Amino acid sequence: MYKRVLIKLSGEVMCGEGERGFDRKNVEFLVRQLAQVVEYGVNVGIVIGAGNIFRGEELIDLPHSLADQIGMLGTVINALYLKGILQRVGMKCVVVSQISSLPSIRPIHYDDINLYFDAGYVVIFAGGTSNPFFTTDTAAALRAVEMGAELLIKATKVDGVYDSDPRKNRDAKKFERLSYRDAIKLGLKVMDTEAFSICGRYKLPIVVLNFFEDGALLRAVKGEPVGSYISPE
Ligand SMILES: Nc1ncnc2c1ncn2[C@@H]1O[C@H](COP(=O)(O)OP(=O)(O)OP(=O)(O)O)[C@@H](O)[C@H]1O
Ligand SMILES: O=c1ccn([C@@H]2O[C@H](COP(=O)(O)O)[C@@H](O)[C@H]2O)c(=O)[nH]1
Repeated sequence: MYKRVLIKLSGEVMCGEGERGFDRKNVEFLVRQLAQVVEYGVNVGIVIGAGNIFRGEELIDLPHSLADQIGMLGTVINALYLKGILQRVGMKCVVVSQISSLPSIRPIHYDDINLYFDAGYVVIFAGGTSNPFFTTDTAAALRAVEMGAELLIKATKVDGVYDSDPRKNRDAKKFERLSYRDAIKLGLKVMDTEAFSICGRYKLPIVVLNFFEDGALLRAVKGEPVGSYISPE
């Protein structure tokens, strides 16, 4: 069992397939998956994307830097929403960010993050890296290293890493295990090269799994085989 993990959630885990916003059933499922992990006393950090609200690249009429700032604000909306629903079911949760000083958001401070974990809080990192021109995959790698996570879990819509996008190529072959070097060399688009590179440099393994598979998240935290494992070697 890992003791400290960073879970990167696609914003789309909050909405229905092909939808936007928040879907009640999906949100309830999300809470159950996170509760299963938190019950074991694991330190859980979360970075959530904003695919259910806006991705910068979708706002083609705006300058890239502006569109990305709107995207980052989307991650703040998701973080606050997630905090609200976790607290509603009695889970302790804090949102930290460098881009917002809203009353329910705390600044990112390394010493405090350890205190939050010691007190049993789930820590949601909102606002990505705080910089345009990045994505929440890179933010997840960065925050995982900052919080001393032993594992980064990318919880997404596909059940692992394939040799090409499985949503576009039915014959795509799944890797049970691969290295960062392979992921970068093969140009696999499941995560940003920047994220692979940060995790590789700091020897942080990644598991890519299908969030919508009940129990998959817990299996990854227990170190059981699930999805694809990207090793630093
Ligand atoms: N080689 C590959 N193996 C697996 N998935 C791939 C691959 N290449 C592309 N993908 C696609 O990458 C997607 C996951 O990344 P994507 O950035 O779209 O979502 P996310 O990061 O989970 O969401 P969000 O943008 O909300 O954070 C999968 O849905 C899959 O279709
Ligand atoms: O560090 C970051 C993180 C994110 N963004 C912008 O936010 C959206 C949403 O994130 P996703 O990872 O795509 O879900 C992203 O498309 C960027 O526009 C950013 O600028 N910097």
